[in-house]
Amino acid sequence: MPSFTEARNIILDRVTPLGIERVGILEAAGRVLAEDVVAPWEMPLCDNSAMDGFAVRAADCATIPAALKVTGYIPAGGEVTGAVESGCAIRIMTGAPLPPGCDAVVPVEETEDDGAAIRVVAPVKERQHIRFKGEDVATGETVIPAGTLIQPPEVSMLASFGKALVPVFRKARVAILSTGDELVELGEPPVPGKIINSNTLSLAAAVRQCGAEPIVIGIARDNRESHREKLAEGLKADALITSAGVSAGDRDLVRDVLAEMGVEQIFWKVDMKPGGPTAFGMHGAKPVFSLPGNPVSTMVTFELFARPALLRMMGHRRVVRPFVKAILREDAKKKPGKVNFLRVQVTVQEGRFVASTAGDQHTGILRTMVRANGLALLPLEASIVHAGSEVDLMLLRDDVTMLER
Ligand SMILES: Nc1nc2c(c(=O)[nH]1)N[C@H]1C(S)=C(S)[C@@H](COP(=O)(O)OP(=O)(O)OC[C@H]3O[C@@H](n4cnc5c(N)ncnc54)[C@H](O)[C@@H]3O)O[C@H]1N2
Ligand code: MOO
Repeated sequence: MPSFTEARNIILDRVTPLGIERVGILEAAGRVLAEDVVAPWEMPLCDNSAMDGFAVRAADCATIPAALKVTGYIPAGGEVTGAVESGCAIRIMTGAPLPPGCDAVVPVEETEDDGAAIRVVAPVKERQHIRFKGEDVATGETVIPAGTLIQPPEVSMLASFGKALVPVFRKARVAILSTGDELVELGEPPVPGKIINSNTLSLAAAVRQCGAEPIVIGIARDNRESHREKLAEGLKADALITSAGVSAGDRDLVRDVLAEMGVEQIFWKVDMKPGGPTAFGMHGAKPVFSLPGNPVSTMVTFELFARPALLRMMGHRRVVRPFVKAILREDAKKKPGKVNFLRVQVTVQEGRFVASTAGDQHTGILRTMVRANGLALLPLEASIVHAGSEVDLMLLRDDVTMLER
């Protein structure tokens, strides 16, 4: 039986990025760039002013204060009409092209202005406050390498080079199928013995949260016919995630019917709790995740196994959440022989993560999952991890390190 890291590596070794598509620049934000972006021109395109002030010749300002005659004005977006002659200055705004003859810009705060003339009152160094042609980016330089996650700075760079359409890795289309005769859909009243199909929705939310596109297949009932029909539909997507029907019950048909449909089972059961009965298979190049049905186990196994794979399929390089060190606040007991993921509430205290149990750790307890924002790893052979011990912690929510105000 693989450990959870072995299981995750087995999965990651089998999935590869999907194809490439070109999308509008805003649509590209949050996606992964699929080709290097090379600068088609240099940036900036010409020498320009970094300050609102005056274009001068530094040599004219060797003695301070220096009186200079103002002979012109160049606003941002304006054109250069003449050169800076000796003993003169041209009023210039930030971003405006530099006139010939000028080798420094004096900020307006370092001058006294009496209309037609100015007095420069602070020392001037040659080249000061000038943004030089090509100093940021040279023509032909790779400004964003393939594999970069596109965020606002990349959007700015792409826009600066006129890239309205951006090559990105395709979004994974992820089929989600729940199984079980006990399920009713949201909107139908649950009666004793029935439960609302929440796994489809939590999985769809999780799929969407990692940037992929959920395709809801619905519910396969506990018979082979229904499984065949729904699984066939699910296998058309880039990846298939099923929930429930993978443990030892006499109606746990998922693995069996998947095998019948040509899905090669790569592993079944992982040395961990929750999520022990997880199965993983491949249908050609498509990954098939068969997650256990307990809503907590479904979410934890999505997080540990499906999310990294979907991220890799969408071209991400950073696909695995890291473990950080945390101090456990209370004793945590477990059965030796399995790694346990304890659902914890994480706080940051004096710069350190502190993990406190989020409540009853039975896998049927959904409330504990709702309260948790991290998973603390309790090692295989431990039967108790004492309060005050250091544990490996995986943060599950991006707002863990944000402060309330
Ligand atoms: N004899 C054994 N029994 C069980 C084992 C085992 O190893 N031997 N493993 C237990 C563990 S651990 C888990 S986890 C569950 C997983 O079982 P399945 O994946 O086969 O899931 P089900 O039994 O069908 O359902 C489990 C639980 O989850 C609820 N559920 C199912 N689907 C949904 C859904 N779409 N939305 C909300 N809740 C759902 C279902 O009603 C059950 O309560 O098996 C243990 N048993
Ligand atoms: O996946 Mo089962 O919940 O280990 O509890």
